[in-house]
Amino acid sequence: MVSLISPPSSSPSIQLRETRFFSTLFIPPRSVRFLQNTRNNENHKWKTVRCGVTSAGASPPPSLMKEPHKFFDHVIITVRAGDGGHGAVLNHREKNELEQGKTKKKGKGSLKRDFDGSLILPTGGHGGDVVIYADEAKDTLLEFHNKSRYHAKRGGNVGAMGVLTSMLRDGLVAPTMRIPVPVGTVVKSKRGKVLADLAQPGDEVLVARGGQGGISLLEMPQRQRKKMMALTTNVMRDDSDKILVHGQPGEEVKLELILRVVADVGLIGLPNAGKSTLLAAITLAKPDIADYPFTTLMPNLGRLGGDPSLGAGMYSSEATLADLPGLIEGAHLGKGLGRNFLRHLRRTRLLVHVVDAATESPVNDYRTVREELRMYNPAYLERPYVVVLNKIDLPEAKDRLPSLIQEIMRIGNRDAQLSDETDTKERKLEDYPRPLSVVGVSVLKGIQINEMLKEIRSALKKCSGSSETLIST
Ligand SMILES: Nc1nc2c(ncn2[C@@H]2O[C@H](COP(=O)(O)OP(=O)(O)OP(=O)(O)O)[C@@H](O)[C@H]2O)c(=O)[nH]1
Repeated sequence: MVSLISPPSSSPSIQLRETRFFSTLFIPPRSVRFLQNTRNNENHKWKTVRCGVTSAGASPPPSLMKEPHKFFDHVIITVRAGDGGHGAVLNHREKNELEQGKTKKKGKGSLKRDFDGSLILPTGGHGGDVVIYADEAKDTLLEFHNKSRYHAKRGGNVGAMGVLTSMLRDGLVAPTMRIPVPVGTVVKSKRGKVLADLAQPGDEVLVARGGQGGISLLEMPQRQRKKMMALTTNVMRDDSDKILVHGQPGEEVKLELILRVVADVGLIGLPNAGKSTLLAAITLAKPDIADYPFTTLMPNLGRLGGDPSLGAGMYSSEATLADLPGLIEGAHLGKGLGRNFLRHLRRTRLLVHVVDAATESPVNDYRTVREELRMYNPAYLERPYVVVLNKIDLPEAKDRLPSLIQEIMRIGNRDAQLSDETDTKERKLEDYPRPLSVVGVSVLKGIQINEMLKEIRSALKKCSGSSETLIST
């Protein structure tokens, strides 16, 4: 396999063309770094990389061009609950003891009996159930690409076959298999039915039930059998009237796990706009930052500290920020990082739209992303947002900052809400709300960071009650 990390500088340059990366479920994050998008052109071009293997250049496999990242926040797993343990076929030592049931005193050595005196025979242990639960310590579904089958333990069998004694115990019940997933994971059945939306830490769902343990039978001469059947109550039969000594099989199900990030603020913008740098500048998150698009493969999360001006109440203004991978034209159709990442916006209540103010046309870039949101789900354009014009340390950005702010403020409607009667297809960007504010910064050089934070915090305050989790995506 081609090595993609720290390639030796002396090695010959090649074009990345390892199809193996992409035909398996797990796509190593670094490999995708080399897919380069030309902004105003939907074609992708391949960046030449240096690495340790000599190989001829070739274009990337067509399958990769379509939807290369579709597995990163979406995975199919198979879980199987444990089978029930087996019961046993037992002999009875003293045949008369069976009949003495009602009269014999209960003591240490006596056999277990039901209230009517009938014998209770030991059963096999219940197979382990499978539960999926939301764990704060998890933040990706990547591990499920490496391991997609989970099997809970089977229940224990009733001791050895042999003589029925009071020492015989039920088989051990198998422990429940608990599978941790990131908070915000939606669990769906194979047919697409939502089984659970694990939105809070600790939320859980039972996805497969373990099999019931088998029962035990007493073996005895034909002449006594009738009597025994009358005396034992726990004889189970299946549909074909077979007595169930064997444990029942555990359920097996195929599940779809979909991760949606739970964040207050979603950072959006074209690739390379500086979203990851912004997140690193104002939170403790350490996202990958690099000078090529699609550095961000999984949404990075960062916690924005509370507003110090609120004094003791500052913690109430803490917020989680999600750095969502760069949007490109056609993202709503699955291009670039595509729809899978757009759906992470679902739970955010504020969007921070990051624009590289040093590109040829920042306003066009801004419109491209707004347009993508509109095509994906126009409801996102109604969501409150702040525009951050980044990279004002660069002269080309600094000089035109005032005119850029004006132009962006002109795109949009003053009224926050549009009437429902307007057909969403007919609405242009101009018909949707304007940003709450537009601020120029350099997140890399730390210019105007405090002003930006002030705007974000004040916007968060304004939309504190509007958790729009109901947008369907
Ligand atoms: N000059 C300058 N460069 C910046 C600034 N902010 C970010 N950059 C650079 O822009 C490049 C892209 O930054 P990222 O933060 O990775 O961009 P991104 O929007 O997260 O990119 P994706 O992950 O592809 O969506 C990096 O080389 C950064 O160092 C800034 O304020 N000024």
